[in-house]
Amino acid sequence: MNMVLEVSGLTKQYDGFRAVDGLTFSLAEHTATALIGPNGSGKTTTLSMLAGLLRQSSGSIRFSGTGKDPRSAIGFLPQYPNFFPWMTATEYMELAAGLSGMGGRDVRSECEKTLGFVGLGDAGKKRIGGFSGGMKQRLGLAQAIIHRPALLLLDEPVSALDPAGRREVMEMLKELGESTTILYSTHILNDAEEMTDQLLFLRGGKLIEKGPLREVREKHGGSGYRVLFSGQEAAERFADAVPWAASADGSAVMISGETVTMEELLRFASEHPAGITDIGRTAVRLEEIFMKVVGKP
Ligand SMILES: Nc1ncnc2c1ncn2[C@@H]1O[C@H](COP(=O)(O)OP(=O)(O)OP(=O)(O)O)[C@@H](O)[C@H]1O
Repeated sequence: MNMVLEVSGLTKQYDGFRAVDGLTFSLAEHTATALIGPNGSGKTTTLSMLAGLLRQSSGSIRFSGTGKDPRSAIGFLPQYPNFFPWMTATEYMELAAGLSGMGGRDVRSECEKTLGFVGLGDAGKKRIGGFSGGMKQRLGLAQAIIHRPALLLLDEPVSALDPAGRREVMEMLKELGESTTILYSTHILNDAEEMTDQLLFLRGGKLIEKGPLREVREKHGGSGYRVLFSGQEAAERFADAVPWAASADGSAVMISGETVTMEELLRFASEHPAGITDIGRTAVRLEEIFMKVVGKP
């Protein structure tokens, strides 16, 4: 697997305080990585160093396969992008294209195409001062991708959007992810669950957990099965009878997926069917893992 970015011992020290403390991780080509952590855990500081806006105190950042100037291969969406309210969206995009080193006759059509991609196709001639928060967020994404970067760094790309807008932008990011490597920070764990090849958990500037969602899940409770019953009594009877690790929770019984296959469970359930109304798979949610990993003192 080709690596686009390799970070080692990345640290940012302010007077007597480490905002980012010794991060080591890498990003493989065309993967999406979610940077997760509570407020103040160092997400923005990390992304700013990777984007070249902030100098690290120590540690190394190595881009590979991104051509001569790595910065021209990076697209960055800051948490709070700065816009000139008097500019139109197209003017702003042309400015962003110029700053990214793009030139030539194609720039205007690329700007229009990119505005269309982020859902601002009709807003090119409108002034940014009149844009809603969601429109600004989309424009911020558009300026980050105008030069078709190999690596896209996004600081909370969907936080200013309503649920419908969030869904749309997540779909856009998934599409971009087919040809781009993405590192994004988010507080919205459902989104991270939906689009992530790798999770990076930050707390107090330190990387306290990392890995593919499946591995992190297995480590923190894994997946299993949920059997629903018509009532609590039937659930408790079933939980007592099963030969595997199981716990009753109201009228549901949770069974660890590590000790039993679905086939074995179905066979057992067909022999003890009393009160069963549903059988399904269940996986520990990222939110629960977050509370477990990040919430620990
Ligand atoms: N210029 C600075 N000088 C001193 N401390 C700073 C500076 N910039 C950030 N910090 C501190 O570094 C820590 C990490 O901040 P950062 O903005 O990276 O966190 P974050 O995880 O992005 O938070 P949020 O989720 O609230 O955006 C915080 O405690 C913050 O107060």
